[in-house]
Amino acid sequence: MPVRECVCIIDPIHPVGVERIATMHDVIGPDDPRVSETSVLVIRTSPLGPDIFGAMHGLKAIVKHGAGVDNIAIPAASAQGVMVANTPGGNNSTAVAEGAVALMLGLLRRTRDMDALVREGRWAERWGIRLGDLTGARVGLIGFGRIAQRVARICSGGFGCEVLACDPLVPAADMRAVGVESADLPGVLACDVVSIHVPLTEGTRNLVDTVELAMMSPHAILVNCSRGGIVNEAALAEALRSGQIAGAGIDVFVNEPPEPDHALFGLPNCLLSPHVAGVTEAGMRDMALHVAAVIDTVSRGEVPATLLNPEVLP
Ligand SMILES: O=C(O)C(=O)COP(=O)(O)O
Repeated sequence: MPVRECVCIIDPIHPVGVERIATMHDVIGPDDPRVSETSVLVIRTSPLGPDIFGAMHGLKAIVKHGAGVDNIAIPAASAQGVMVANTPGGNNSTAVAEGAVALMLGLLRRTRDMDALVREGRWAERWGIRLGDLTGARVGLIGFGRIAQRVARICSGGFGCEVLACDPLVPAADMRAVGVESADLPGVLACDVVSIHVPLTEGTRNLVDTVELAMMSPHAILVNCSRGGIVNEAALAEALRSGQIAGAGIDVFVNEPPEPDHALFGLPNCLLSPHVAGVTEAGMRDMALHVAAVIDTVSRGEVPATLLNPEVLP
């Protein structure tokens, strides 16, 4: 028999998911006086530290809307017997992959600059411009999970790109089977377009730093729709300033929102977005409905398929 859960939704999710959850459960916000009764917590990218468990004694599960769980103190959750599950599949990965390709195209086509030429009456300047091509470019993927695989399909199928990827967790044969060449990190960094698709862990923090940026070509662009901490932002700003690389498309930052005097803000060869790669209509609906499905699983006393801390199981 499913149990009626008290579901606290910390960050806003698509109404379709809220409605679905509310058919079975009590839905509250973080400021609700019943917050101590929370049995399931829904979170997006807000930080969730260990102090939460003191305030929520009956907590059974934390459901992450999206894939990355670097904002959640998972060891502390496990110590309290609290399950942590995410919603990585479906249209979340599709939306993030599209977001990465949008930044690639936005940089290569200099979308922001071209818009300014029209609005500012600088039409004649167009003759002096050569925009870049994604068609035929070599695309290097750091990480080869669901999102990177989708980027690979779009780039190879749609743009005829040669795609290379590095991921210690994916055998070269699996990459070859989908037409992607397995490479090491320097091999990927030598591509024309480099896109990052790994989770933020202690092993990936500052994975792309001064040394790695120096392995990129002056005509190359870097796209990051994964997590801010994977790229050293000061090193990236310097690489963009010095012409070590041609451009960067950045959706994620070490601190979100980034501080108002952030080193990347003054750089024209940098295209920025506010952690919205996954925030499309389909992506948001899908993640919200997946959140609702995970909550139903928990309420039936079952184990969610996307459980991330199986050590909590009896
Ligand atoms: O999928 C991820 O890891 C995300 O970053 C999703 O974040 P969001 O739920 O869109 O705030």
